Amino acid sequence: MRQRQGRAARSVSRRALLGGAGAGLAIGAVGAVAGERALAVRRPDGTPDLGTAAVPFHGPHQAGILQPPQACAHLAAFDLAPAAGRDGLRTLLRTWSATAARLAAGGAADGQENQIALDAGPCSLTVTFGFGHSLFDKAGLADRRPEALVPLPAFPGDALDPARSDGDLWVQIGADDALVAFHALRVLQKQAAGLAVPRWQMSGFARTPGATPHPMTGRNLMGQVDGTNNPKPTEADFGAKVFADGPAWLAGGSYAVVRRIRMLLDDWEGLPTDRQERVIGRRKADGAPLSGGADATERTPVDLAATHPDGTLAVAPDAHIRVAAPASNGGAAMLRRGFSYQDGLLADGSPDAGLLFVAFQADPARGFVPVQRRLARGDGLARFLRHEASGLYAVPPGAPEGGYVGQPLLEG
Ligand SMILES: C=CC1=C(C)c2cc3[nH]c(cc4nc(cc5[nH]c(cc1n2)c(C)c5CCC(=O)O)C(CCC(=O)O)=C4C)c(C)c3C=C
Ligand SMILES: [Fe+2]
Repeated sequence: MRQRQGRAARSVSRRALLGGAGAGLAIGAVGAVAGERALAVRRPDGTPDLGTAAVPFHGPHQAGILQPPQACAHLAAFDLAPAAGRDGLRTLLRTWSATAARLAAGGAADGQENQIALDAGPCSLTVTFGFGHSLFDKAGLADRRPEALVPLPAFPGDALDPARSDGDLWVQIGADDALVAFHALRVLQKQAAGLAVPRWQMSGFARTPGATPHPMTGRNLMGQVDGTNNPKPTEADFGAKVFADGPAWLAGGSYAVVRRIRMLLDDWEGLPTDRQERVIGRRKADGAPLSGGADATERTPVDLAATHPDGTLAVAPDAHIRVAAPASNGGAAMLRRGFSYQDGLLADGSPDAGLLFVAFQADPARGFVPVQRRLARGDGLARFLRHEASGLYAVPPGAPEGGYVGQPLLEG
């Protein structure tokens, strides 16, 4: 653990306090499906030691964008308290950033420590902060609001709940342990007292590292392999698609679109597998594109022009991957990093479950907005979905050591 985490060694580690730091551990990768993955230490019996895996809070980009989605997540929005103003916002972001950095390195929280995660390491904890359109007026920063941070337009079929949408501040917490994730949420909530009030909160989950025989793209609650055709950090235009280049305080940051999308699972599961596959344009078993034939794999490039012998398109005209593809949307692209959710049953007995869709992009007008416009009109998947909540947030770049997220905005 200390070998990998210089910072953890300098801060107070919960593990170190318990005398449990990892003697006799070997270092290995826990998978690299979608970009950076924190190195995880393996125990002598070969099982991954998820607890010690750590993602540094400080860096050019905020943590929680490039890393694969963790097993447990909380998304939360806060509204600035009426009297907080710019000074209160600065205090809050400084406190939140210091806490996120300490927790991400395996340390204890200052002040509000509640021992919820006492026995655990950082478990790849990431905390990501974003700023909503409404924040800038309340903090006296309207003249510094980015032009691209305009509220999302209404899309056909939207059934949005304002109480679970928008918000001045957005926080995304992810960790490979449920107690570690909740600990971070609880501490940040307590630290907001007097400065910001909770507006909404949602919890999600993704595959636990090590659950599959080898690292694989995750599945969503419809059972589909989801995330295959995300932009890859190794691609030359990745940064241009995902990271904003201005205004100066936001350079290296991004825009996060958050949508709570309920899945009509009873209807979906009533559809035979071959029709489900037609709706997406990929095989359910392995995520291979329907344009690739029997030998195709998940990684086979999609050929939107491919036809069956009878001349019909192999990827149907209304298939999700055709309608959402950059080629169908003037190159519009985004990095999807969502989490599944389930909140029990609705009054009619159907599952309140679906996708907490999170997508990072350089500019929502060249990412989510054109794609969702097209999906809302012509996506075969749309009749199985309900968009119930929505938010758009400017996600500042990462903070350097000793700095805090948003500092260039507040002090620049
Ligand atoms: C506006 C953007 C998108 C929304 C909203 C969205 C919702 C949504 N998607 C799935 C399942 C899958 N999506 C897949 C691919 C895919 N989806 C989008 C965009 C939105 N999806 C894009 C840009 C792409 C990539 C298209 C391409 O270039 O090929 C896939 C296929 C696998 C993959 O590439 O990830 C699945 C499966 C659900 C269930 C859903 C709402 C609940
Ligand atoms: Fe999709």
